[in-house]
Formats: sequence, structure tokens, C-alpha cells
Amino acid sequence: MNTKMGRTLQYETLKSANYAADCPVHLAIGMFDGLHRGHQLVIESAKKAASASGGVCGALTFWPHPSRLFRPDDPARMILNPELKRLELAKLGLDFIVEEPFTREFAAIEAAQFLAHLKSEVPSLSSVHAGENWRFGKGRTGDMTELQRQGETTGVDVNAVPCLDSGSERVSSTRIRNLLTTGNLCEANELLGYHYYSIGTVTQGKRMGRTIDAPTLNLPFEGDLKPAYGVYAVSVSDVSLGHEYKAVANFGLRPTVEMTNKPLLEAYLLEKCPFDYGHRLKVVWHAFLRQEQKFAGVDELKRQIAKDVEEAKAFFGRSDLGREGGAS
Ligand SMILES: Cc1cc2nc3c(=O)[nH]c(=O)nc-3n(C[C@H](O)[C@H](O)[C@H](O)COP(=O)(O)O)c2cc1C
Ligand SMILES: Nc1ncnc2c1ncn2[C@@H]1O[C@H](COP(=O)(O)OP(=O)(O)O)[C@@H](O)[C@H]1O
Repeated sequence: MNTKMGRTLQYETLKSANYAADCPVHLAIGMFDGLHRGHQLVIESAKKAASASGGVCGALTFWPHPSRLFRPDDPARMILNPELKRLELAKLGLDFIVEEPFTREFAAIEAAQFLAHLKSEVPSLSSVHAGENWRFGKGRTGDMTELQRQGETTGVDVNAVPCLDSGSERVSSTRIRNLLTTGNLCEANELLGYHYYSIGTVTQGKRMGRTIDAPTLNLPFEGDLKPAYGVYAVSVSDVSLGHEYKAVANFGLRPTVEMTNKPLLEAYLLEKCPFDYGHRLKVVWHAFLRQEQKFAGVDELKRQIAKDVEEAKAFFGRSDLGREGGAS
């Protein structure tokens, strides 16, 4: 089965990527969690190869993350859930995306057989592209030097894309996860190459926000990796419409008024709010302002929220978003 996002086709398995038998296929391969600037270079490499040869380019990515299989008690938390990863991949102008199920069977493919396996699934495979440190095959024993050796015998061009560094450290999904969970949002955004964002549907809360002059759009958090609990300058838009509204949001468990077990993202718009319960919204996270706190009472919380609002306004005043008069 395949579906379409813009011009990008989506396949559930590599085998079902049914391009014409004689059409050269160029594949970027990886987990691509976060689709950060390093990942974007790998995708670029596949796109360039495709435009040079007249073939098609696709991304072969996997779900779930291998750690779900091998370390179920402590899996890596994903920056992008499958919905967001699909959205980000589709923006990169690929012809197709494959979200191959990462099963025990797939994990058991011997490293020495890896490229032959891909070629048997896609006979017109012309080139593969992955980061120079990418590892594959049973026990992750295969590396890019090994893949290049296999490329010589299978007639597939293998491109090891040099890892991207930032501040003398490699750009990686793990590094970005750590930055997000420690409140270093600006650096995370820099490494991602776009602003971290989340999507959620507005639900009803305790209807207390309006009584403390800060009505909020309550958005249960749908992500896997949880950024640091705290207050953020964000912008909010309808998922399918463009205009972004500047806002200040709290992400956390609301210890002052209740202690929820699931984190909530609550956004107070700094301008007139056109949204209501049931709206599906995109929230772009721009800056971390402070950690979430347990206040002695609602009055103290209310005073702090007023300061947060001022700080968010000051942030937007300094940022490009403020100068453009919008957040798009
Ligand atoms: C800018 C902002 C900052 C907030 N900071 C905190 C906080 O530090 N601690 C906390 O317990 N709740 C915090 N909250 C959440 C409030 O407790 C919550 O929005 C309020 O109780 C209204 O809840 P309701 O939407 O269920 O009516 C914050 C909310 C906003 C909008
Ligand atoms: N500036 C604003 N920012 C966010 N929501 C607003 C704003 N002005 C009005 N609203 C509306 O108020 C509602 C939230 O009010 P609130 O008292 O916090 O109730 P709840 O606890 O159900 O979220 C939002 O769903 C939204 O429709």
C-alpha cells in the first residue's frame, strides 16, 4: 500500500516501493530521528545522485527505533513521532519515503548480506547514502567501509556522508535529545536546522486559567521525548493554516494546581485567540524561559505568569518573529 504527502509517496516496506524496473533508485538510509542538519546532508546526497542520473530518490527509515526491540525497558525517546517524521521528510523534496518495520527478522540480516538484501528488494537500486558512522546488520557489525566493499560487488554506489560537527562536537540525535531535556532549546533548534515543534488537539482543562487572567489552550503532549518542564516562548497555528500567533506556554505537570501524571502543554496567546476546544494546533518552540515551579498559591503563580508574559514579549521583540510582525 502507498499513500502520498505532497509529491512524496509513502511505502510501508522497501519491497512495496514499486518504481519502474528500469528506473535508478537512490536511497538515503537511517533512523533520521529529528531529521537534523546532519541527516539533511545525507538526504541531499541522495537527491543530488538522483538528479545527476535521472532516477528517483527515497529515504529508507525504520520504525520503531532498534532500542525498542533490544532495550524495551529503556528505549531511546524519539524527537519526532512517526507523523512528524513523515511531515519533515516530505518537506525535503524526496520522491518517496519507506518506513520499514524494524522487526527481529530485519535486525537478524547478516551485515555481509545487507546490500544484497536491499538490492533483492529494489533491483534497480543505483546508490545508497548514509552517514560515515552508520552501522547496520545483525549486531550492528557492518560499517560504511564494509558497505562500500559490498557496493563494488553488487554494482551499487555507496556514499558515506561526512558527519557534521557543531562546536567541535558531532551533530547527533542523542545530543539534541539531551539539549531538549535540559532546556537548551536554542542550541537544539540550531542543530535541528528548524524549530522544534509539537502537534496536539485542544482539550478542556479546569477552566481556571480565565480566572487568573491567563486562559490557556490545553494540549496533551503527543511526543515521545519530553523537553524540560518549564515555560517557553512559542508560536501557535492551526495545523493546516499558516498564520502563527505568538504565545507563552507552560510544559509540565502543573504542580501548583494539581499534579498530573501526563505532561500538558498550555499556551496563553499574546494576541486575540481564534482557537477553541477540538482545534488541532501546531506549536513551534522558540525559547526556554524558566523551569516549571510549585508555587505556594494561585496568587503567586498569577504574578509569575504576568512576568513570563513580559519576558516572552521581550523575546519576540528581539527576535526576527517580532520584527516581521508575525511568527511565520
Ligand atoms: C506562562 C505560564 C506559566 C506557568 N507556570 C506554571 C508553573 O511554574 N507551575 C505550575 O504549577 N503551573 C504553571 N502554569 C500552569 C497553570 O497552573 C495553569 O495554566 C492554570 O492553573 C490554568 O489551568 P487550566 O487551563 O486547567 O484552567 C503556567 C501557565 C502558564 C500559561
Ligand atoms: N489569549 C488566549 N490564549 C489562550 N486561550 C485563550 C485566550 N483567550 C481566550 N482563550 C480561550 O480560553 C480557553 C481556555 O480557558 P481556560 O480558563 O484556561 O480553560 P481550560 O482550563 O478549559 O483550558 C481556550 O481554549 C481559548 O479558547
